[in-house]
Formats: sequence, structure tokens, C-alpha cells
Amino acid sequence: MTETLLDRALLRLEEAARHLTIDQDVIEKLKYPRETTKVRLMIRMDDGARKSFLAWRCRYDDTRGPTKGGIRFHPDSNEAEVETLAFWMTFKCAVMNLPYGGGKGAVQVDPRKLSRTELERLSRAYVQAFARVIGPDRDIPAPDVYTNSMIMGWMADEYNQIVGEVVPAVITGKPIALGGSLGRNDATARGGYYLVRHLAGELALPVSMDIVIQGFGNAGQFFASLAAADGHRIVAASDSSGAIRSSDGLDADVMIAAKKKGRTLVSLAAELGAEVIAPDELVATSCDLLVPAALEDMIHEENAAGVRARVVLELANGPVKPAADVVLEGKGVVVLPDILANAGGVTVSYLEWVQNRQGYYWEVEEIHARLLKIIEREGRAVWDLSKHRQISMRSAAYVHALERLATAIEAHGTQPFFTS
Ligand SMILES: NC(=O)C1=CN([C@@H]2O[C@H](COP(=O)(O)OP(=O)(O)OC[C@H]3O[C@@H](n4cnc5c(N)ncnc54)[C@H](O)[C@@H]3O)[C@@H](O)[C@H]2O)C=CC1
Ligand SMILES: O=C(O)CCC(=O)C(=O)O
Repeated sequence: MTETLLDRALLRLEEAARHLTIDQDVIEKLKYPRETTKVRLMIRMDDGARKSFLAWRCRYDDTRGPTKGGIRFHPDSNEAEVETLAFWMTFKCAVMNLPYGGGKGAVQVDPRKLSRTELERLSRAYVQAFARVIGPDRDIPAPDVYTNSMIMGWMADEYNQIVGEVVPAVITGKPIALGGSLGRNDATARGGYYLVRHLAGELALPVSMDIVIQGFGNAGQFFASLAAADGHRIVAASDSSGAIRSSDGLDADVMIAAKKKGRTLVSLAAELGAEVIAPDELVATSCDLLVPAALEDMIHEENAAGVRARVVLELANGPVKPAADVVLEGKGVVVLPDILANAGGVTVSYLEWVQNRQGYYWEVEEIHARLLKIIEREGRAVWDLSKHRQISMRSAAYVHALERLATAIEAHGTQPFFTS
């Protein structure tokens, strides 16, 4: 049988379990998603034709609280991917000690081929289909790849219309005008950046870093912006159109402004004095910090040996395959794992949910301070665990999360109540 993305993700669970004395019940509970709903969404296109799209929402585990996780719009989305992303959310929320379980959703669609009105109809159709699955105390979606605050706004509005009241805490990553939080837009990148800054001494990173960014969307662009503002150099970057490189550094502001106008990075090469390179050359570019911020499995058996970075910061979910992890560890490259490195997004989503429920909204400085405190606290705990047990940061993050999950599973007792 071919190995799925979820099979590979479960290897991390098995590895973490080896470092703990864990009841088999805990592993049995975490090995399978508790519920995945699959729906075919049907919408009217602008030309009057009907078109259908497959969509999913997975609530992987709700032991520690309502399930939480983004919704992805991507042509390659599939059930195994959604379940794996929901598994990662379960561990991510546990690493950060957020009172959530893990969930995720997706629509199999290329949103770049839809008009704005088609996109809005599709987003509303998603909520119509999953209104009974989601809820502020049940399952709370947020943005992910190719979804954004505008889409979250449409979805929140549709949910309010269905239930007949205003329930801002049902979705996070909303526009500020609809109860979104200040600081959610750059939170994924900021959390990763705070983590690197906090551990820079231990990781022997220089004061001024050369950085390579794979994937130049929400996470990648905000990371470039934060890093450039502190004087670090972006020496190579890529998006789905290809990769560019300049040893003199790429201007983050120019790249971000051009992306906002719909341009590709490759189309900017001449203006930036950069060369166009192959995607695997990007990964092999010499740098202090390699930041995968695109999709899963992008550092794999074939290109891992070429990595010439001191540290890899996984802003994307699952960008390094387990086989590549082994290669990187052998080369002495430290990988700051996704469930910790990109957890700034869900952490500020949590702060948004808290603000929605209390009806009182914080200044951005308050959001940054709370994010900093949580990421430094948990980042330090994972670092210490990895040193103490002589294990990788990834294993340490899973051990840290699994301890919390096991405690909660056991606390539920032998006849656990889980939401139906
Ligand atoms: N948005 C969020 O709050 C969070 C996102 N993440 C993860 O971060 C990653 C990126 O997400 P976002 O930035 O939100 O998505 P996005 O949709 O804003 O950007 C995705 C970027 O990846 C690029 N891309 C796609 N295929 C590529 C390829 N083959 N090579 C290079 N670049 C490619 C796209 O061109 C785009 O620039 C995903 O793995 C996502 O799950 C993780 C935590 C939170
Ligand atoms: O903000 C959230 O609730 C979840 C973000 C997400 O999907 C992720 O961290 O992968």
C-alpha cells in the first residue's frame, strides 16, 4: 500500500511516544481522525453554468477543546491532506498550550481561476454545507493557503445569517471591521521570527542573517518584511511561478508591492538584479536561515542533501519529509518544526477568539506582547527538552505536545465525553 501524508505524520507520534511512558489508549485515540465530513459544493458560475467542488472539514481531536484550524483552497487538496493538517493542528495547539483540539478544512479548487463573485459564492456555500460542523465551542476555522481575511469575512457573515445572530468567535482571521484581531495578518511570520530571535544565541545565528524564503504568500512576505526591517538579507525567494536569487539581497518591499499587484517573483528578476534559478537551487542556496513557507513535502529525499543552511524554520505545514529530516539531522542542520515555528498564526487566532468572547479589543502592542510571551515560553520549553533528552527539536515538540494530550485524554476518564 502506498504511504500517505498521514502515515508519514503518524511516524512523529510513534517517535514521540517512544520517549514517554504513555498508555496505549492515548495512541489509539490520536492515531485516527475522529470525524471528517466530505461535501460536494455546487455553485452558480458567472456565465450561468453550475459547477461542483469537493470540500472537507476534519475535526481530528477535541480532547483539549473545540477543534481549530484553517481552510485551504487549492486544486490539489484532498482528504488525506486535510486529515494530516488537522493532526498537525492537534499537536500545534497542544505545544502552545492553547485550549483547542485540531481541525482543518479545504476546497479542491484553484481560486485564481474564479471571479470575486464566484469566490464569494463558493465561500458561502462552504459555510452552508458545514454550518452544523463548525461553531465557536465546536470547531473554529481560520485562513490557510489561498484563503484570507476577506474570505473569512464572507464565511462569518454567512454563519451569522444561518444561525440568526452575530457570532464573531466562530471564525478567526476576519477583517478588523467584523471583529478580527489586530496583528493576525502577520502573526504566523511574527511567531516564527520571535522564535528565531529568542533562540538565535543557542542556534549560533549571526546578528545579520542571509535568509532564503520558499513561498511568498502571507507567511513568506510578512517574514521577509520583519527580517528586512531588522537588517537581515533575503538572498533568494520563490513563489509558484519559480525562484529568484541575488547574493546582494532582494528588496522585500519591492517584492511585496509587486505581489500585491498580482506579479510573479520571476517577472521581477531583472528589476531586482536577480537571477532566475530552479526550485531545487533555491533550497541549495547557502544561507543562515532557510524558511519553507509554501506547501508540504517540498524538502525531500532528493534535495535535502543539497541544503546549505544552518537552521530551517518551518513556516509551512509539513515542508520537510521524515526522510529529509534524517538527512538534515545528519548534516547538523537544526529544524525548527512547523507545530512550533508557525504556531504564531493560531496563537493570535486564539487571542482573536478571546477578544470576540469578552467583547473587548486589545491594541496591537498587547497582541504582540502576548504572542511573544507564549512563543518564548513554549519555544524555550521545547529547546530545553531537546537538550535534556538529546533529541531533535521536532521530536521534543511532539513529546511536549503529547504529554499535554495524554494528560487531557486520561483526565476525561474511562467514559469520556467528546462533542458529537
Ligand atoms: N496563513 C496562516 O495563518 C498559516 C499558514 N501556515 C502554512 O504556511 C504555508 C503558507 O501559507 P500562506 O502563506 O498562508 O499561504 P498563501 O496562499 O498566502 O501563500 C502560499 C504561497 O506559496 C506559494 N507556492 C505555492 N506552490 C509553490 C511552490 N511549488 N514553490 C514555491 N512557492 C509555492 C504561492 O505562490 C504563494 O506565494 C502553508 O503551509 C500553510 O499551511 C501555517 C500556519 C498559519
Ligand atoms: O489560525 C488558525 O486558527 C489556524 C491556522 C492554521 O491553519 C495553521 O496553523 O496551520
